[in-house]
Amino acid sequence: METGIDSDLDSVFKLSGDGRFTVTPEVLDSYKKYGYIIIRGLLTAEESSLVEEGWNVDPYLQPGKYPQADDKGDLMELAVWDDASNDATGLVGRSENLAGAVEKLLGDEVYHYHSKFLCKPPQTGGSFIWHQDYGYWYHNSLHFPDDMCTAFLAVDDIRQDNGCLKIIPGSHKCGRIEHLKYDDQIQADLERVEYYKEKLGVQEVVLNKGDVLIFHSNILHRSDKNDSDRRRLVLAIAYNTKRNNPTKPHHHPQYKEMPKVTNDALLEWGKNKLWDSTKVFYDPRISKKHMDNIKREASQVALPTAQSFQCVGECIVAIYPLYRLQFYL
Ligand SMILES: O=C(O)CCC(=O)C(=O)O
Ligand SMILES: [Fe+2]
Repeated sequence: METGIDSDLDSVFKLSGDGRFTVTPEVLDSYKKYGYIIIRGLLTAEESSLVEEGWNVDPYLQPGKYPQADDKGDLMELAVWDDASNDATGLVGRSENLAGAVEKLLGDEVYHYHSKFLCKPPQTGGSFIWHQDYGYWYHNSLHFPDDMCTAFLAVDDIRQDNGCLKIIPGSHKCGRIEHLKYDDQIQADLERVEYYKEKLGVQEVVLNKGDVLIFHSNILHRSDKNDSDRRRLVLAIAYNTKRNNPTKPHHHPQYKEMPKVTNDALLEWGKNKLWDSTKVFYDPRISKKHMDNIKREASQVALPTAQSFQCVGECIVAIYPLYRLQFYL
């Protein structure tokens, strides 16, 4: 193909001449067959740089960053938040090109389940073990894996040596695979993974800055450590459909309308760069406790409304700075 980097990828598409992305029957068939699509050049270099500023300079995001070690102790840096914001990181996920495409692929109105930045610093950025995102989301009272996907947006060029994603195309057709504990890590049943690797093959998803991979929640994936001198930064936006609203509240949001914006909204925003202060970040070390509380409450009382759930979110934000102090000092 013209970029010269996707020789063994099957499901690669690009924008049309007018800068729009259309989910044609061919795109939809490809997503259903392989469980993923790649859109090359979803964002221009200028637009990608605005998203990158979300990681580098958004003042509200900086305190939301937390480290995560893999099994060898190699560290990644993450930030995870709930609502699709009114700034660079949110506008890309709400754009007609991306959110509009996801709606067509999933076949219903979609909302923002959560977003995260995944930064693998040079040399130190750690690995991810084989998993399906739905392997975890299943436990969040979500019932229809076909209604969920992740848009994995390359904010840096991503190659094999800086920890590109590896996927097993077609593995979304295997259903939810049991996730088991191996040496303190929860990962997809490795005996099955070996079989699927043999049967379906593994593809390395090499992306240029501004490309996006959209993959089904049951696609098996992993990634290696960053062995290069270049950072690997990704914005991963998780979507869920309105009709698949979780049946119990948990540490990610229930359905909430996600207004779409035109594709030029990101560049428009770039003229003033007003960062959105309303994003609710969390640290999994808190969320686990939070999740336990929510579960306990949910078993005793009726489902809280979206509004009361938001209150819980605000409490977390309130205690968050204290918690970090305790952790890092
Ligand atoms: O960033 C990566 O390489 C994988 C991240 C991932 O799979 C996840 O966060 O669920
Ligand atoms: Fe994942």
